[in-house]
Formats: sequence, C-alpha cells, structure tokens
Amino acid sequence: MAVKKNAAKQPEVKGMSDTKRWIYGFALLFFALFLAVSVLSFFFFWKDDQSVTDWTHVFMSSKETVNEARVQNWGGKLGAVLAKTVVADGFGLFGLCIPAVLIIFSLRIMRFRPAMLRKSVRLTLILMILGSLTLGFLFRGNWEVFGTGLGGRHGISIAEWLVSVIGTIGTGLLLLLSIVLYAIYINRNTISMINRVGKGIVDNGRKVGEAVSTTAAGILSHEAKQTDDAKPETKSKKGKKEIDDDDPFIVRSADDDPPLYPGELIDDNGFTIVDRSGAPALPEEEPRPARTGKVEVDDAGFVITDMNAKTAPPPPEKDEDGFVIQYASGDEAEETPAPATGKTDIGTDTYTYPEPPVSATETACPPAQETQQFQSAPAYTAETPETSGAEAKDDAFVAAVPDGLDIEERRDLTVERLPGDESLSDEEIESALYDPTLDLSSYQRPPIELLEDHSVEVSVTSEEIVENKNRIKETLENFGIKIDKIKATVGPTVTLYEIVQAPGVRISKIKNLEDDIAQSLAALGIRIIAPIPGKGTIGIEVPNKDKKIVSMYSIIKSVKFQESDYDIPVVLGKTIQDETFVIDLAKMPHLLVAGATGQGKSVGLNAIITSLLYKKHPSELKLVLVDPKKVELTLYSKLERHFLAKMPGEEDAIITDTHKVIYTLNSLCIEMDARYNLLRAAEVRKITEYNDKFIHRKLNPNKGHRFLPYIVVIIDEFADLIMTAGREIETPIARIAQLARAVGIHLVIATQRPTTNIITGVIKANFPARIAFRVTSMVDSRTIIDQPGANQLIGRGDMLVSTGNDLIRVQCAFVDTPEIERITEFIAGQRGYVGAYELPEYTPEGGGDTGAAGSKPNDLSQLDAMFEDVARFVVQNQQGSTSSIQRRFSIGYNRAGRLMDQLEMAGIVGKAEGSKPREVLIQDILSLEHIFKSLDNF
Ligand SMILES: Nc1ncnc2c1ncn2[C@@H]1O[C@H](COP(=O)(O)OP(=O)(O)OP(=O)(O)O)[C@@H](O)[C@H]1O
Repeated sequence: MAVKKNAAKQPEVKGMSDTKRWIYGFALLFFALFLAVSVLSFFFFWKDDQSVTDWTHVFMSSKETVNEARVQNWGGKLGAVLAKTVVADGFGLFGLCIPAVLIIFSLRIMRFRPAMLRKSVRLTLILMILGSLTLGFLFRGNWEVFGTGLGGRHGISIAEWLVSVIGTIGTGLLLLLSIVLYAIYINRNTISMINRVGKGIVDNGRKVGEAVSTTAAGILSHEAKQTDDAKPETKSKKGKKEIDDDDPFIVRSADDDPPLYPGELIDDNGFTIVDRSGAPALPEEEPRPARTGKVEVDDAGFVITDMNAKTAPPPPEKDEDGFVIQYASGDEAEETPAPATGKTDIGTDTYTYPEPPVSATETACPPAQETQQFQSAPAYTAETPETSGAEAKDDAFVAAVPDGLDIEERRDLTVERLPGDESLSDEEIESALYDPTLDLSSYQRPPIELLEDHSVEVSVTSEEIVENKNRIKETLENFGIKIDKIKATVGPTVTLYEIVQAPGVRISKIKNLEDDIAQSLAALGIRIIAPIPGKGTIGIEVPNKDKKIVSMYSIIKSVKFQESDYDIPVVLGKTIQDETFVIDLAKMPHLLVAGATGQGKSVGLNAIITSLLYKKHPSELKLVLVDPKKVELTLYSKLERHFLAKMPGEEDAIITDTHKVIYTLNSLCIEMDARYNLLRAAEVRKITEYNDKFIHRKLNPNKGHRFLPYIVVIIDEFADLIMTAGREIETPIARIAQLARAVGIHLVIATQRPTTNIITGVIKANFPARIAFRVTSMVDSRTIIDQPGANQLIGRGDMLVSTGNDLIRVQCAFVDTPEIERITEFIAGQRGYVGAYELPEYTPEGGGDTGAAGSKPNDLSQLDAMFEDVARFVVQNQQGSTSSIQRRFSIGYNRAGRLMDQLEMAGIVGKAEGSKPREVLIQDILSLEHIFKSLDNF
C-alpha cells in the first residue's frame, strides 16, 4: 500500500521539518502573546510607566532603578518598552494588530490553519495602517493619549502630511474611500449594501417629492375630482407578491443553516421571494397563476397592463423562462367600454409572453416608449403592441397610440415621452447570473501550505555530465557513429543527452543499433529516442545519480497550474525539461494508468485527485472513487459532502464491492443518457455550452435543467474488477468511454497488471491518453503505450505519458499520505452539502428482484419495475422497438424483450411483426395513465 510506504520512506526530512516548524511557531506564539498582554496593559498604564522610555531602562539593574516607581505594565519593563514602540511610536490603538498578526503567523507555522486565517494577515495589516491613520486624522494629538495620540505617531504624522498635501477635506474623502474599499475587500456584499442604502435614499426622496406634488395636485383639482366621482377606483392588486417593494430582497447569509438554494431570497417576514431575475425555481416558490398565453387587448387595440407601473416602476418581473409577467388586478376580466372620461377598465391577471422567448437581458431593457395620454384620464395604462407614435399624458391615464391615429383623435392628446425602463448595469447583469458556487459560497480551496515541500536540493554535477557524455561518445564511435555535438538537458531525475550526429550518418543506422547502444551504456533506465520527434537528433536519457523529488507543493504553486484555464486541469509532475506538466482531463478525455506494483501508480492517482481538489469548487466537480483494494482511496471518504458522488441509499461513498461497481457504472450510464437528453433539449453540443446557458438563465430548472458538475470516475486496480466481473464491467466502461466526453464524465482507470486480458482492445481503443509507470517487460510496455519504453523507466514516479501523438517522460509529483489527510480534513471542516451528489438509481436487470426476472410475460400482476417508465417512453416516442428500450434504459435484450411483452399484454403496443417495430396503440399519456390505474387494481 502506498500510504505506508510513502510514510516510511520520508521520515527524517518530514519529521525534522515538522518539529522545527512547531518549535519556531510555538516560540513566536509565546512572544506574540507576551506582546499582546504588554500592549493591552499599556492602554491602561502608559501614564504610570512613562519613566520607562527606552531600551536602556530595560537592561538597568534593579539597583539603578531603585528610585523609580514600580513598572505597572504586565509585561514588565520589556513589555512597557515594546508596547510603547508599537502603540505610542507606532499605530496607536491599532498597535494591537501587531501581536494579532504574530499570533496568526505562529499558528500558520504550527499548521493550525482554520479557514478564517487565510486573508487575515493582509486584512489585519491594512486595518492597522488605515485605523491608525483615521484616528490620527480625527484626533491628531488631542488628549495626548499614549503620549502621542490615539492614532500613534504613525497615524498622526501621515495624517498631517496628507492634510498638508491634499487638505482636510481631501484627506477625509481619501480615508472614506479607503474604508469603503477595505469593506468591499472583506466582503463583496458591501457593494450591494451601499447600493441599497443609496437607492433607498434616492427612492425615499422621490416618494416624498411625489407625495408633495400629489397633495398639491389634489388641492388644485379638488373640484374636478368631485365631478369625477363616478370613476371606479383603481383595483387593488390582489395576490401580488411583495415584488414591487423598493428593496424586497434580503439575502440570507450563506452560512445559515440549512444552506440557501442558489438565488433564494427571503423577505422581512422570512418568506422566500421569487427572484425577479428569473432564478431557478426553488422548492418554496409559490406556484404562479397558470399562463393564459394571451394578451388582453382593449377595444382600441391597446394591450392592457397595470397602471401602477407608472407610479412605482419596478423592473419587469420575469418567469423562469425570462418572460415578462405583467400583473393586473386579481379580479375577473371585464371588457367595459371606456366611459366618457376616457377610462379603460382592465380585467383579470394578464401575462404577456413574448414568443419566441427572449433572453432575460433583452426583456429587462425595452426601448424607451413614447406614450399618449387622454386629457381626462383615470387610472390605467394601456400600451399598444407597437409603441411608437404620438403620445399624450394625464396624471392618471396613459395610453400609447397606434401609428395610424387620425388627426381628429390626435387633437385631444398631449404628448409625453416616458423615460422607459431602467437598464441594468454590467454589475447587476453579472449578479443576475446563476452562480453554482453560491450554496457553498464560503468554501475555500485548500491553502498551499497544507502540502509539504519534499524537494531536497540535489544537482547533477558537471563531472557526472561530462562522464556520461564521454561514455556515450565512445560507445557510439565504437559503432561507427560520429558525433558533432552533444547537448545535455538536466531534468529532475533524468538527464537528456541530445546528440547531433555528423553529416552523413543516417538516423536509421542509429535506430537499428538502439539495443546495442543501450547495452553498451549499461546503465539502468537508459532510454534512446531516435529520432526525437520534430527534430533530426537522437536523444539518450540517462538517470541522474541523485534524483530530485518533485513535490506536489512545487507544482501546485507553479504559475502554469495556477493560471491554467483548462476545464479539468490535472498537474502530473515535471518533464525532463523541468517544466510543470499540466493536462486537461476534459480533453484527454479518459486516462489509463498502468505500471508494475510499487512504481508510483497510487501516488500518481493521489496527485491527480489533489490537483483537482486544489482547482475546483465542490459545485463544479464530483468524484466517483472505486477502490477494490479497499485501502488506497479510503482517505478521501471525508470528502463525501463536498466532492463525492454515490448512488442513493449507499452507505459508503468509496466503492469497494464489485457488484456495487457494476451498479455504479450502469448508474453513470443512466446519468450520461440523462445529460445527453438535457443537452439535446438545450440545443447544445457539450457540457460547457450547456452550463454557460444555464448560468445565463436561459434554461428552465422546472423543465429538469440543472447545473452539471464534471464527474471524474477513478478506479484503482481495474484488473481486480475485470477478473471478477469481466464484461459486466467492460461494457459500461466502454460505453462511458465512448460517449461521456461531451457530457462531462471522465474515467481514470489504473491497473498494475498491464496484460492484454485486462487492457483489452475495447478499453485501449477508448482510452487514447495513457500513463505508463515502470513495467517489467517490453511486452507490457507495448500493451500500455503501444511501444517499448516503460520497461526502461527507473521507477519511483518516473512515467511516460502518451496523449495519442506524443510520448512525454514525466517525473510524477510526490504527495504523501499526511498531506492528503490535511487537505481532506481542511475541506471536510467546511460547510458542505447535505450528502454526496446523488447518481441515478440503477435497478439491475430483472428489476432488482428475482421475481421480476422469473415472471412470466403474460403475468401483469408482476410488472417489471421499469414498466411505467418504459411505457411512457414508448407512448411519447410512438415507437415500440426493443432495441430503443435497451438503449434508452441501458438494459439487456432479455429484459427489454420481457418489458415489450408486458406492454403488449397491457394493450399498449401491438403484436410483434417480425423485425419491424411494434405498433403503438396508445396515442397519449392521459390514456396511458388510465391504463396504469386499471393495472394497479389488477
Ligand atoms: N513521484 C514520486 N516521487 C518519489 N517517490 C515516489 C513517487 N511515486 C512513488 N514513489 C515511491 O514509490 C513508492 C511506491 O509508490 P506507490 O505506492 O504509488 O506504488 P504503486 O505502483 O501504487 O504500488 P502498488 O500497486 O503496490 O500500490 C512510494 O512509497 C514512494 O516512496
């Protein structure tokens, strides 16, 4: 098992550095606490200890200070001087930040890294500078607290300098700006909070203004109103949600329990409010009134909408499809003819559903409308389908006029141009996007410090290089091959000697002599590459005497990995050119890992998983871990609520039992088919396009659409499975391997037995990307990478990566068990989902119970568990072929045949007519449901 071996082989280096770290950390913690105590007591006793001003006092003997009053500071003379430096000469009240930072540092050194400590050093330091500056600005040297002032010498002198440069107001504004930016840096929600406050002020101002003008207008038109008594009142808006409020959205803290659904919004009373931007449907969402699909049009041909839009224009509310919903009153529609006053009454809840659907952003920003108003208008708004034309206005009645209005009618109209709906700012549009990470928004990726830097400085000496060069030269000359030049590239474990042969020496000659040359050089692990692809030169790889360990720490830290924008970036190690080697699993799209036992396979799998954990959010990636050996992947079981996927009802998220592996693979096939259906419904070709559409809220969750995380299936020791279950394992694996790329399901399978009965033709054909660790024979090497080479590797993570065209030698990154434990603990310590990601249920052939398998086809009391689903599928598609059922439900021929017989018995399909599909006798789902009901009573 890799776990123990790793731990055993690295004891001294790791042990030493851990002890050292702890000692340094503890010492620093001790000092930090001492400083904290000194600073705190300085706040109270600075006056009493004014006599202790500098270091000379600290080291004076008690005799010399005998006349001085006793030092009050809890840290004694040393504490008093240190605190004075930090507080009075430094940052005033905020001097306390210095011991705080030191405490954080010491905890980090000792590897106590709760999630909150991540940004804390930076935040505390900024707080210290900004805080002392603000106090220095506000109070200067007033009251002479601490001998200098509340902000300390730093705060006061910088504030004074700023005032001299940009004046008092300038400094005040600069500080305010800095404080706001700091608040935003701490929490992005600050922006929306400030927006809300600002909007509240503006809107309240506007309301006050409107109230004043309404009152004034009311007084002026008092008489006119009396004559208008006959006018019906504006109908109250029954049943309308609080969505008209200026700010109905209170977002519950993401840290609250239970976790928020993405986009879930809560009002003051704790009720969920439907997100105006068309957030995915939430369980608590109130059912909306049924769509009428119709537009209410009044006699004049105007679309009737709610007048209230005028006084408090909310952005249009949209349904899940992004359609604008316009609410009118909750009463019955009455098409009353417009009274003499020119009023048009409106009726029932009216929805306008633009067809075809438009995007949320399009509907949110309609062009400014020109509207027309009748002079004696009451309280309703009507818009024409075409909203251009001349417009008119009255306080209470606004109507858009169709273009073709004649001059007579226009005379009665006054024109007003309404401003139209507000447009969303880029930021608002951004925040309207669906954010899959929102339900675990506080999730933090593991910090790099959880990894160990195993690299011990070793370098290949010039003597070693010269010695190897001479040997290569001599050997080749013995075979009559003259050399022009040799270039050495030193890699972490192997040095590549690139040979430029003298003119006239044919490469084929060297190629033919490959084995002889290797034998003559007689060093273990020599690999000859003749020619180096893309170059006309020959490469000879010779292992270094001292081999470097490529630690996961160094490659996770690398810019190449950190800045990689791959969909599923996997960092494997370093190439011979000492370059970090990163692949995109999404493009591979599956990976076959093979190598003899003890050559670094398990470490390789751990490196793959680790790089995924360092790059992906739990909402973006799910792992299915299969571990028949039951020891290698158990470490990851802690990730269940964050990264693991399993079938419903399963206890363990790490699958070890062969039967369960078969079920899980079949369940993945069902998930794959379901994902294909979603892609088809969304009219996209691959998962990235699908998720992009979902994020932009162009897909309706009510129609089954959901954000699709990548699923990476990792199978350690594939040989064990194939030996015990054969085709039952191979078939679903081949199916997933052939099809799952587009829907984001990727396989990584590892085996220590690289023989042809394990890595069969079917598997090989579907796994173009392969990793070979050291194997014992050339035949095994050919089985894995279709060529020799893996037999010449030196082990301990030395590997050849074949991506179809290229073969690259890579030193695999080393990651040890304690590191993985730290990472999994770090992740598991954070808020997670309620459980593992659920894969679809899979009922094994025969419906999971032997009764179904043995049931007679004409016995309708023992229907197959899938009967109803299959029946719906057949009726919906009006196609009754056994093969389509087989494909759709991933079941075998026998079971599909049995199901077909049961459908025939139930009168859903007709009789078999040779090889032709059967006739479907039921035309619609409603009739089918009747059949189900009658079968229930069977
Ligand atoms: N990338 C690496 N760098 C340095 N040493 C390594 C590396 N990979 C593996 N080793 C060393 O080789 C040992 C065996 O590795 P590992 O357990 O991964 O082999 P394995 O092929 O999985 O073996 P098995 O199939 O028996 O589990 C490790 O304990 C470690 O000491």
